[in-house]
Amino acid sequence: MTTVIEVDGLRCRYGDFEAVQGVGFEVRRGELFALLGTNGAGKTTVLETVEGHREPAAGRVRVFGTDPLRDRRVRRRTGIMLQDSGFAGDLTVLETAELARRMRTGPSDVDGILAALGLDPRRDVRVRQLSGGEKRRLDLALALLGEPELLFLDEPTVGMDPESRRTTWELVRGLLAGGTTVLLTTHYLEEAERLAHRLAIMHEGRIAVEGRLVDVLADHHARITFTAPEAELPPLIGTATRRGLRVEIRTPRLQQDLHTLLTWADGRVDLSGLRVQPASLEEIFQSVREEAQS
Ligand SMILES: Nc1ncnc2c1ncn2[C@@H]1O[C@H](COP(=O)(O)OP(=O)(O)OP(=O)(O)O)[C@@H](O)[C@H]1O
Repeated sequence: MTTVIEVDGLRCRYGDFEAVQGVGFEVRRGELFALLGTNGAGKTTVLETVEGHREPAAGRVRVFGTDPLRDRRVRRRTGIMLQDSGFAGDLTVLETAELARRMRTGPSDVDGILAALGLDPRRDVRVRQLSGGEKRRLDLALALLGEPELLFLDEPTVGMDPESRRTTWELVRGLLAGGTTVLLTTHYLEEAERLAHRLAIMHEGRIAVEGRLVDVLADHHARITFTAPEAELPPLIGTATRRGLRVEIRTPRLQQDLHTLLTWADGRVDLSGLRVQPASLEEIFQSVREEAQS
């Protein structure tokens, strides 16, 4: 599979402060890579460097096999969804899209893109009159002009209502199926869970967790909690801790331990308030934060 983005040993500085401290990852064609992390972790700095807007202090960045900072051809193959398109607010949606289209070299189906993002009924509305979510959809529409092979999405669904968010996710899935490569940053972990093939979680300039979404989830422990009177638990693969009547089991083998537990409890113990939580990005994210603090 073709590698579209290669980042190796990346370091970035703001004066004396090293904001990115040796980051490396690869993104292959047709893949969505989610760059997640705590506030100030360095995601935007990495993104801007991969976009070719920032010179690394050290390390190597290649996009389509070349240096995005020096090779302007990379820009033609790339769509960047900015936090704010920067166009004049008194232009209409259609005028803004037409203006942006003229700046792109690739083919652009303005009507199709506006329709796909539900902006068709708003095409004659001035940009400054759009809601926050509609502005975000316009930012995405502009990034899609020219049919880029690589798309940078920085917090794409901030301010969108749940319906628009789902529509946006569907659209991104369609792009991925068509071979577009996406580098996404988001604070919505659900967004990453739904879209990402692979991901990295950054904390304080470094990558704490990286891999395929399925592997990252599988590597982390699920949680079983319940309330039960004092009784010896059956032998489990996971680790059980008890606080009074409340028992928590963290396990890498959820199905097996749940089966053991239910068989053991059957007819003997009432496992009241039984809750089963498979590993989620939310939990993994939390554990990255806790490990860093401990
Ligand atoms: N222009 C700048 N000058 C000095 N420090 C900066 C500058 N821009 C960012 N930083 C610092 O670099 C670190 C990384 O910032 P960055 O914006 O890349 O993080 P982020 O992961 O995108 O954060 P967030 O999730 O909060 O947007 C932070 O500590 C930030 O304060």
